[in-house]
Amino acid sequence: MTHPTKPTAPLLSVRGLTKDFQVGTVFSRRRVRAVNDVSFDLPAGRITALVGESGSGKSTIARCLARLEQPTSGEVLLDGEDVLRTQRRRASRAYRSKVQMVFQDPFGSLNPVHRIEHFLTRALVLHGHSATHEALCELLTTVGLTEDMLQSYPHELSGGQRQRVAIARALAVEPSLILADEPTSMLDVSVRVGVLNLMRRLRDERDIAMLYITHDLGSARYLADTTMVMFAGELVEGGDALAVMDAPAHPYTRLLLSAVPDPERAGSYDPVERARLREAILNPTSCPYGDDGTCSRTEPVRHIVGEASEARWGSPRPEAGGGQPHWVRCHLRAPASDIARRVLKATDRTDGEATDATEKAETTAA
Ligand SMILES: Nc1ncnc2c1ncn2[C@@H]1O[C@H](COP(=O)(O)OP(=O)(O)OP(=O)(O)O)[C@@H](O)[C@H]1O
Repeated sequence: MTHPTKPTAPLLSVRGLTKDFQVGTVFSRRRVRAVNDVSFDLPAGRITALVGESGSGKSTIARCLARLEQPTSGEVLLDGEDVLRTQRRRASRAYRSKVQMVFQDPFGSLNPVHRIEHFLTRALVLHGHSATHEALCELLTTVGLTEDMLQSYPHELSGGQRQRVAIARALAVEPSLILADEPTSMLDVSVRVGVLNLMRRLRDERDIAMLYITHDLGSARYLADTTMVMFAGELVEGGDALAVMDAPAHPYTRLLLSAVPDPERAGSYDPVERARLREAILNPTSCPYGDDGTCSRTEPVRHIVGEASEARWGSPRPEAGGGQPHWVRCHLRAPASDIARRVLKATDRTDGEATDATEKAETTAA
């Protein structure tokens, strides 16, 4: 595996993370591999997007890092310490005060019987900070809410405001890393950008690192410094967010991007090209990367396809250091799990329906 050439010091490193779930009854031996041998670094003060379709394993990674799930194997290194080994049963308070999670559903994550003041006070006190009125107000102001909301119940706030409260609660412990699992997917489009801008501001002003999990490629392009693409429990591509989105190197990334409507190119949705990409993913016959344009099935697993670029928001924040090089998993590595076939079959059906609809529309127009 090739590592970035110009890295910022990783705040958190993941090595060979694998997670199997038992499925069926308690006596069942059937297991599903949700995450398979995933490795990446999360640099301090940068936003890393983890994109992929539903079921690709994104939330499982976040839950493993938040220590809500116990990984089957692998290492999670925070400041160089493998916390899965040193804190086997549960995460220490020190770990939880550095790594916080914000969930997709802002309503579900706030107990409806408590006022906003309660959530913020509890987070401050649990992590050894004093919950003065000033501290509570500062938290609310940081996330763009007002002091009077301290006395509100969650149901009295909008979805966007509730998500800001969830972020304020995470901020109360002064974390170095926020794991944000689809934090805007349940919000109206009109308030999404406000939450994304808040995340960007927290990175810029407080140097907080974020793992931003989403299936919305547009928001990943808008927000992230670095993007990683996940397919069927494995990472297939990563690097500078703009490079990955503008020059995707893996057929799966291309397949994902080809489903994003492009208003500048009418008819850009091309089921034939998508079928070709699916075939290239499941039954690869060649890989265009490697030293001489060919490569073997063994090593390296990752090919570098682009130079490390300067951090996207680097000019006002030179201390953030350089970006990561753009890498792609060798095309000859077919995905390991059956989930891959299931996911691609689903996109196959969608393409069939899209083609039928287009043909119908064309016939009607004629
Ligand atoms: N507790 C569990 N028990 C059994 N299987 C699980 C469990 N949690 C997740 N899985 C399986 O693991 C795989 C990955 O799920 P995960 O929720 O991580 O995907 P995801 O990419 O986050 O999807 P989504 O965007 O829909 O949340 C799926 O096949 C899912 O069915």
